[in-house]
Amino acid sequence: MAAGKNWGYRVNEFRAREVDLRVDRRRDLYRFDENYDRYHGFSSKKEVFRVREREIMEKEVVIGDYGRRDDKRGGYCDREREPGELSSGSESNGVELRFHDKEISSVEDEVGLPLAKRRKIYPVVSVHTLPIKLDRDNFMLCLNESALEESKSVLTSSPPLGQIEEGELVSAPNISASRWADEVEVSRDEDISKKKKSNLSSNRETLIYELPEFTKECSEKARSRSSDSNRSGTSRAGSVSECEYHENVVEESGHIEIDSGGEVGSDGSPEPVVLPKRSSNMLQGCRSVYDFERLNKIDEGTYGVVFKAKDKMTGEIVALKKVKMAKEREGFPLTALREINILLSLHHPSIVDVKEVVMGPDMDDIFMVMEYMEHDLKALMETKPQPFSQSEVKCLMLQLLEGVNHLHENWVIHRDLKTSNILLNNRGELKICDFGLSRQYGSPLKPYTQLVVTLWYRAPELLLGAKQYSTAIDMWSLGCIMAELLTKEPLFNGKTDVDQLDKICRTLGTPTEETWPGFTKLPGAKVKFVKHHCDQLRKKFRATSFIGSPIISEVGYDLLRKLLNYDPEKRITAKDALNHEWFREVPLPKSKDFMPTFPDLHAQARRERRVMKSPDPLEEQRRRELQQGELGTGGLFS
Ligand SMILES: Nc1ncnc2c1ncn2[C@@H]1O[C@H](COP(=O)(O)OP(=O)(O)OP(=O)(O)O)[C@@H](O)[C@H]1O
Repeated sequence: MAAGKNWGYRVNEFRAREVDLRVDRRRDLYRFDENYDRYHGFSSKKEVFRVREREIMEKEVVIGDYGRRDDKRGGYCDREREPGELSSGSESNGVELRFHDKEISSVEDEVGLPLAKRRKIYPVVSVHTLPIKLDRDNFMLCLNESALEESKSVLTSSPPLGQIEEGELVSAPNISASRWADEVEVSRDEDISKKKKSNLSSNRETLIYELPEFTKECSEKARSRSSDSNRSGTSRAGSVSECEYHENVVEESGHIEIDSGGEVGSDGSPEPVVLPKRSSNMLQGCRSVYDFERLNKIDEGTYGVVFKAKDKMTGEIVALKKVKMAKEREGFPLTALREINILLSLHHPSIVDVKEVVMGPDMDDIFMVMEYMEHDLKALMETKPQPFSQSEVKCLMLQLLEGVNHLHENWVIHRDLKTSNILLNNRGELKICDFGLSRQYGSPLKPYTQLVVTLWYRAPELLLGAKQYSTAIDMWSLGCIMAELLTKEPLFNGKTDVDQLDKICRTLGTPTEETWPGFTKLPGAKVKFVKHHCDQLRKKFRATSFIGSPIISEVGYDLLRKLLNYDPEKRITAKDALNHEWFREVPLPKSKDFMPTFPDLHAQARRERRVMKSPDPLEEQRRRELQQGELGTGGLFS
């Protein structure tokens, strides 16, 4: 099937209902001009919003049958659409970030289970200017034609990679469904899922959401639908029983069972999987950014502005990252989609928690709500008079390695690890943020862009134009970060790609075929390098120092050298690094509880405070990447 125009949904792919975050609802909601007269007299815009929202909600619970649009706002195309299938984008412009709610047919599907009982809930972020669809197998979003190439790679996350037909949904392991499952939750729900398993076909699996509040919403909708059906005189049994079913499930278990389709367990039976609890918030609909009180701007990065804010409902302090849309001619930014997808799917103490996505007044005002962290390591090191001690560095490195290990075990490469993307709170907890460049990878490796990782932390294989790279690029960045934590100075602070390579070679010696087999075949290696034979790294970190230079033991130096191994094949993995002797050697890693605390300097944006601004040639390069697609330009030296 041709990509782009007709998305190749599989038969039965979206046969049930989904939950949408509907931004076009908001568009409707914010049409002030048309509605001005009606709402004249309200004391504030907010009040108008509330009334309009209620009206629209009421309108939306009346949802039409498959293949037909329920009301005049949208208009499905003529062909029969599978339930849950998203618009190809021809009907309207702008972003549609939706939890949409369609009826469940009362017909039975191929496994003989009434569809009304085959609950499928998944958040959808769709863009009308881009054909976009949800791969519910993967809890992932796919983009338009150009992005399709990328989404194939993004989605084909586990080896072996199969052939992907254009327009076909890629059958890849579910981020949330396989390696990402929370085992405790799974075992807790084992009984329930066993009961349900018997009803499901072998190629289906069961997802379980913890979702009590949704049930309330659902039963309200059920009531609303049932009154609607009374009005229309037609039975909407499906939708009502759908909600009743939920209530039953929740009564039984406190959980809602969701059929996601896709992976099967090793024994051929469906695997029960738990999505992170925060996903449940998504199902309640998208909150407004006005539910938060803006405190101050923290930083403005390449892709978004980050604010400190207070949740008016709970009083919780959060970070709101505004997704930058302005430069996106094609719709919802790919980087933001990746970041939202990956962060919502990952759950680890060393990875920043995205709680929900909220909307601003305009369609392109989208914010990620994250747990608030008082510091990033870059800003902290710039205000701190002394470098971190060895035991503090060990504490930080252990947490960092645990986070990176979790990413790599789940087939995600971060691709932009640097001190400003590592957050620290006053409880000594470290968290990795900024997943805008991260991606899922597969094996065998496919050609990816080299235009990743901020220059100072960029691995030599990227600098030399390698088109295939792996998790080892993150490990190189960790080597640079470890050195920086010990010295408070960036290890290789090049100004250009060539300068960066030169700085690396001067410190580590120029690589050779012996130290890095295959190095001479890389596109960038055709350039003549000055030969530096001597490894100067040790001199920067003395074993014993009377002259104030940072101290690192032989064992610590061994870890650093292994992280900075030229050969990506031999570079140490996160898992091995976690088991490195350095963490067992005295001084032992400091406990998080004993990590020093620092004043929160957020009154002034972090970036403004920064003394050493890392040159970010990537901003320009990233823009080029977005325009040119994933294959990039073929190397730095081409
Ligand atoms: N959850 C958070 N809590 C507190 N501060 C945060 C949080 N997330 C991000 N920040 C701050 O905002 C800065 C920029 O965030 P982030 O790196 O996610 O944005 P970006 O636009 O992708 O930036 P970059 O230009 O570095 O790629 C971070 O360096 C950090 O100082």
